[in-house]
Amino acid sequence: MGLNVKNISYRYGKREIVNDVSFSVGEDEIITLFGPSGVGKTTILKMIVGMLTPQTGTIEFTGESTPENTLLVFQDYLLFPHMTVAENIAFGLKMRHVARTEVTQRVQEMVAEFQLGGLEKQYPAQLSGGQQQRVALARAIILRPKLLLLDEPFSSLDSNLRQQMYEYLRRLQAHYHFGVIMVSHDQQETFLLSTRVVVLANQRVQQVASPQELYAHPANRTVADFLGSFNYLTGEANGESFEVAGYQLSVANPDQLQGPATLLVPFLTPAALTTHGGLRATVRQVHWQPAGPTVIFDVAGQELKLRQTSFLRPLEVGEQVRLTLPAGGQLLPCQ
Ligand SMILES: Nc1ncnc2c1ncn2[C@@H]1O[C@H](COP(=O)(O)OP(=O)(O)OP(=O)(O)O)[C@@H](O)[C@H]1O
Repeated sequence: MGLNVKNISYRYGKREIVNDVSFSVGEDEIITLFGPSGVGKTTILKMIVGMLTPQTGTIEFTGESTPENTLLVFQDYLLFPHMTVAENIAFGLKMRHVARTEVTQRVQEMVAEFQLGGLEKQYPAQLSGGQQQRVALARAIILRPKLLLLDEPFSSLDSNLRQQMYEYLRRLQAHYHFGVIMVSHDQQETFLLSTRVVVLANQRVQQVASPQELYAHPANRTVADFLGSFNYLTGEANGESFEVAGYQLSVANPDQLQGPATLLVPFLTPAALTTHGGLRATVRQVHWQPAGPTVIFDVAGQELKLRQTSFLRPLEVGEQVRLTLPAGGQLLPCQ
């Protein structure tokens, strides 16, 4: 079951919005289309459900997935205001002329699954945002989709309710087996839920990778910038060796860069203090946080921000220290 999107493009009038986008979705995957506002994420979903036709490229449903069992749930739920919770959930089945006894039984299953017991006769306006969101998902899941498309489904919910919805989504997927394509511009949500992420920027797919791969090896500066979790230290590359401010460390250099290059140093890098050698740095700012301080260092005029580091002692502003950074960081071309 799944979907292959190959080289699709879309233009609104003369404005090119989606350009040569390809990705696939496999069984039980959660694929997130992740990118800044206006990059065409919703447009891609609309092409998949057939609301828009790509001007180039193909969208191929595979295995058990078909256009009929592919459902799009919009951000703003679109519940029918004049129907009760039970009627909203039953609506799709009724449209498909499913027998009344089966409708009743499947609605009950959904009410139990989404913990909506007692709310069956309420109207959408009488529900909280989280409850409305559950009804919207129940209304989709009752149709037993093989592909569920979710357009920023949780963006209007607060953090606790979001966590609850993530659990629902995972549980439902394990129970009913469907692929998910989700649109998000929330990095935490994307990393938490996705099996793979399609990073979109500048009308193009910049990278398709698991959250771990994305974080460990962002394909380019655009992806790294968008993840927003890295320092960029400029120095000199020589094979798998990199030198910055007189400090040498071994790095990953997939593009075999030579000379000026940028080392990606994640904010969460486990740097350590050392008394000999190391990277000379001056402490510029210290921000206390429950999980550990964020320290901003100056490294030969370059800023280095390290978060939740387990330095063995508190650092003082103005202090000069020597840091060791783990080997294997990734190099990117200088900008
Ligand atoms: N019907 C339309 N006619 C003309 N332009 C449109 C139309 N629909 C969307 N657009 C434009 O296409 C671009 C992409 O829109 P789309 O909704 O796909 O982006 P998105 O990545 O989902 O953004 P967001 O995260 O803000 O929802 C936007 O600049 C939008 O203004």
